[in-house]
Amino acid sequence: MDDLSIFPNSTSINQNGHLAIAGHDLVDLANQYGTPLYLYDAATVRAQIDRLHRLFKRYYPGEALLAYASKAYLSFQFAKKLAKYGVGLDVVSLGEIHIAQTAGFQPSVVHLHGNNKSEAELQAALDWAIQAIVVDNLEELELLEQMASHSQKRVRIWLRITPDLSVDTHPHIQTAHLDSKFGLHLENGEADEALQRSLSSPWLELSGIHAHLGSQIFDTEPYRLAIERLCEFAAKNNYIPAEISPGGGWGVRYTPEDPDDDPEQWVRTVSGAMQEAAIRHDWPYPRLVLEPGRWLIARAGIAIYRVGNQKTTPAQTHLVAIDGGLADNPRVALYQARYIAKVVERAAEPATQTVRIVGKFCESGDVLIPQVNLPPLQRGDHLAIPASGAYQLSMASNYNYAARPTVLWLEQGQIEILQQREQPDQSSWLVYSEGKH
Ligand SMILES: Cc1ncc(COP(=O)(O)O)c(C=O)c1O
Ligand SMILES: N[C@@H](CCCC[NH3+])C(=O)O
Repeated sequence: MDDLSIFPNSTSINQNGHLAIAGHDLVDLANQYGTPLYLYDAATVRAQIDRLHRLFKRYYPGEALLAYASKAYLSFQFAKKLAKYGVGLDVVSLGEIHIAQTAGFQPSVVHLHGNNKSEAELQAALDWAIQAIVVDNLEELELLEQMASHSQKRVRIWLRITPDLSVDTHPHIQTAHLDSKFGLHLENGEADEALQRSLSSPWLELSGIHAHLGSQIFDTEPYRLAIERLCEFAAKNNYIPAEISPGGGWGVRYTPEDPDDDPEQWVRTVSGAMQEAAIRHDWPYPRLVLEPGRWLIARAGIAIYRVGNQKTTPAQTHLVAIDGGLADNPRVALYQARYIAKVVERAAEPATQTVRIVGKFCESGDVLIPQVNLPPLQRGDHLAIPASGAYQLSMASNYNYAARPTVLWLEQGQIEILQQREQPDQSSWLVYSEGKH
């Protein structure tokens, strides 16, 4: 598999041998905007959305909604674009609700998740009358019912059901197992209790049921099983769901060796399982809601770093230090995530040297790529890391007082700033500023 296949769609190598995206030379962008620098290719974002919309049309005869899991990456400018592309939004905090509201999303396509939503978050969702508040546990059901009654407003909810199955992914990003902190478990009867209580409450309108299995999943079988269990559970309780959501979680290739990430198998399986269940139980087709985060956005994003110091350790490892790392991308330390790199200035040059790419932060665990083959590098060269669009910026920190990086949106002939690099300010914290509204 060609390395460039995991880069954004509009990646090319220009006449200077430099990497370019949407026709923009990445050496020029790095020099102009500084590094670390994150870039999103507009064409890839649109193509990913379009691909899922077309797959829905092809495989699901009922209504379907694509709701982007905004935790993967969100900023005001980015949300404004998504709102125009006709996707819904899965939000999990007051901050994400606020961005959804101000960026132009209709409340009818926004749903709120979270295993411990605050009263303020529930109230904001109630007041805005969103598509659904996804009730995560029995205590929350009771709290929300009280709040709805107090506000004299009926509230639309889904129940988050934990189907008690394990999926093949990193343990930190599994969510549907018996010991999960998320959701109402099928195994111990709390899902049944929540469903019966929802149906009998004058303040709760149960419009759907949901499960989310985990993230970076390449196997369709758990999705088929989850839909089957959700539907059996509903039917057993004489409940006909108007909406069903098997969550997000479809995986992404971070290296050319990773499994095929074509979402066709995912959408085909989920749609097929849903149709079978609807026919078996004699239901109208529920509205199918998928919540991809990573798949929609990871490959559209690239991180660019500048090469600094190099050394060879007594253990004979050649280290190349870059000007970012753990603070803007904690995924390697958290999940042993694997990445590849390309030298921006010499993208087509053969890789003749095996090196370890390390970050600049005060942790030995700040290793971006433990082992990678690259052309010889010198101070001032730039590295491009593909598949950097999801869960990097959104999990970035200010560790060692690092400023979160500039983020650009690239169209052919046009550059927009999604987020400006943070600046230290006199109040001894960093000012977070987004691109101009
Ligand atoms: C409820 C829910 N939906 C959707 C997602 C998105 O997952 P992914 O980015 O793997 O598609 C998550 C995160 O795992 C989630 O918790
Ligand atoms: N942050 C994780 C994904 C978590 C998904 C959110 N529930 C990652 O980068 O892989």
